[in-house]
This record gives sequence, C-alpha cells and structure tokens, in this order.
Amino acid sequence: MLGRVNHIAIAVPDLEAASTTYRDTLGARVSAPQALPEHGVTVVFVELANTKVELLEPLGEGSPIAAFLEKNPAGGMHHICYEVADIAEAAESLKAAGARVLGDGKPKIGAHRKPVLFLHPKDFFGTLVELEEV
Ligand SMILES: CC[C@H](C(=O)O)C(=O)SCCNC(=O)CCNC(=O)[C@H](O)C(C)(C)COP(=O)(O)OP(=O)(O)OC[C@H]1O[C@@H](n2cnc3c(N)ncnc32)[C@H](O)[C@@H]1OP(=O)(O)O
Ligand SMILES: [Co+2]
Repeated sequence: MLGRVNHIAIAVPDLEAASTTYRDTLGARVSAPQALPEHGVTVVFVELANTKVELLEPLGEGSPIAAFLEKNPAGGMHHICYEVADIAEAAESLKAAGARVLGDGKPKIGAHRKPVLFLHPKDFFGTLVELEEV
C-alpha cells in the first residue's frame, strides 16, 4: 500500500519565522506560503533531495492544529504523509482493518492538489498519518 514519504509536517506558531529559520539558518529552499482555508492551515514546503518538510500554522477559527499547538506552543512534529497509488482502495482496506479514517472518510484535495486522507494518531502509535494519492 505505502509508497514514498511525501512529506513530514511540523506545526509552528509563526510560519514566517519558521520559514526564515529554515531558509537562513538551514539554507533550505522554502516555497511561498499557501493558504488552505478548507483545511484551516497555511503551509510552506521545504524542498529536500529525497522528500519535503511541510511547515504549517493555523488559519482561521477551528483549525485542526490549534489544539496541537496549545499542547506544543513552540511547535512540533505533526504528521507524516505517505504516498499511495489508490486512496479509495487504501481507505477501504484500512477501514476493514479497523483503522479510523478521519473526517467523513472521503478524500479531500490537499496542498498538492491531490486527494488526501488522515488516519487517527491513536491507531498508528501516536502518529497522525496522512495518505496522498500520486
Ligand atoms: C491537507 C492539507 C495539508 C497537506 O499536506 O496537503 C495538510 O497536511 S493539513 C494538516 C492539518 N489537518 C489535519 O491535521 C487534519 C487531521 N487532523 C485531525 O482531524 C485532528 O487534528 C485530530 C483528530 C488528529 C486531533 O484533533 P484534536 O487535537 O482536536 O483532538 P484531541 O485533542 O482530542 O486529540 C486526540 C488525541 O490525539 C492526540 N493528537 C492530536 N493531534 C496529534 C498529532 N498531530 N500527532 C499525534 N497525536 C495527536 C492528542 O494529543 C490526543 O491524545 P490524548 O492522549 O487523548 O490527549
Ligand atoms: Co500534510
């Protein structure tokens, strides 16, 4: 089922400051910010040789990462995104295995304009898992 790691996500309290740190202190290539109101976040991607780091901050009321940042005010590792070839098939087999697919269980379009799903962290060893169909 799983392909490559598409990105590792870090929730941050201040996206501009985090982008500057990655760009200036770590010398990384950082994309322009992308507001994703339907997901309640603004993101940038740090382009790496073998994967990406997604830096994300809350956007608007009811952001799904607000509670996470209350618990981790300095920020922290938020999720890992694996690539899958067929997200509908993956969702069905995960549900059949008893895993919780978050939201209404239907894929949404993510930051890369591809269908994505999220799996509950409690089912995957305290790690929020995102699947992206590529
Ligand atoms: C899709 C656009 C973009 C992309 O890459 O394309 C993105 O990645 S957007 C990313 C932001 N969107 C999401 O995260 C959507 C999925 N997330 C959720 O539905 C919620 O965040 C959820 C359900 C994972 C947690 O919601 P909330 O924090 O409000 O609930 P609880 O406080 O009750 O948390 C339950 C339990 O889980 C622990 N938790 C929460 N978040 C994480 C996390 N990121 N990693 C690990 N564990 C997490 C939380 O501490 C609670 O544990 P407990 O022991 O019960 O205290
Ligand atoms: Co993501």
